[in-house]
Amino acid sequence: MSQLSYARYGKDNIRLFKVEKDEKAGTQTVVESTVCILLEGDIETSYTEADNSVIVATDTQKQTCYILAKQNPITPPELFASVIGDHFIKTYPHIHAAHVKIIQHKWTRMAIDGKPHPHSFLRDGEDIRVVESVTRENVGVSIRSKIEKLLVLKSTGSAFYGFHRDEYTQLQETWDRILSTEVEAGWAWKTFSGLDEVKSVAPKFDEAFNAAKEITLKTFALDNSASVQATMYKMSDQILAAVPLVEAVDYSLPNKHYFEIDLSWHKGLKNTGKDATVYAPQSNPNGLIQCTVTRKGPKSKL
Ligand SMILES: O=c1[nH]c(=O)c2[nH]c(=O)[nH]c2[nH]1
Repeated sequence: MSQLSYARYGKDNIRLFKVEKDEKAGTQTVVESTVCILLEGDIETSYTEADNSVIVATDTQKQTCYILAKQNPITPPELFASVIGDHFIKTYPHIHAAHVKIIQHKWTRMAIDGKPHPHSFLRDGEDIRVVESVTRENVGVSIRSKIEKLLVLKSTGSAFYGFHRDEYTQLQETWDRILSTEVEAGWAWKTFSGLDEVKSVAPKFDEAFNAAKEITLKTFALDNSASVQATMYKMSDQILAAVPLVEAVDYSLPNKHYFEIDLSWHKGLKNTGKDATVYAPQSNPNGLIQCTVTRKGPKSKL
């Protein structure tokens, strides 16, 4: 009558916090993450025949995550995701793939009286670093790194004109508008042969994250934007140039509209065009502009 077509299972929302203590320097460093582990393999009978013998309990997966966090660095998250994935496919012969997602939350060291404080931190922004990895037996490790929830706004330096017009078009052209978005940017790495290769390139992950964030912010600020589409393509192009091991860059940018308000009905108040200073931020609907950009020609090599 029916058959199991696809299955994976695991533990989501494993919250993890690690303190690294540098006794010599008298400083501590903290990392807070949320981990999701989903396993694939010969687990069909657990669904179809109530055979629990093939189930590595989700609680076991959570405990394993804590143990591996104790035994290994949990940054960069790309490396820790690969450590977790490698553990599950190597420890259990019937588990053939592990999907590991790690969200790294922000804890930025406080500056007190102009000096970095040894053990106090603040959340200076809701932006998060995300890693989605798949470790697959006989294939390798595929990793996509992301930055999400990075809220940005520019009050000028953005236009939108020359777009297609027909009998459905009401939007006026503008040569000066507010541009705001919550950046979701991802970059997909070449497939790594295994954990050893991921380890060998480990410093590249933080470098890529910093480059992607800097390119995103710099391009957003400096580009005289013709559209969200044109600006995000420039960002993608620069990330591909900066990180040779990356094969594809993707952006998903909501266009968070700020509408001008015509106040001329009140004593002729001027508040449109070059006189606009008071705006109405819109919650919805919003534009949503997405793209994936890859390299022309042969694939990237180490
Ligand atoms: O940068 C933009 N791209 C669009 O596709 C679009 N559509 C729209 O109404 N405003 C904008 N702005």
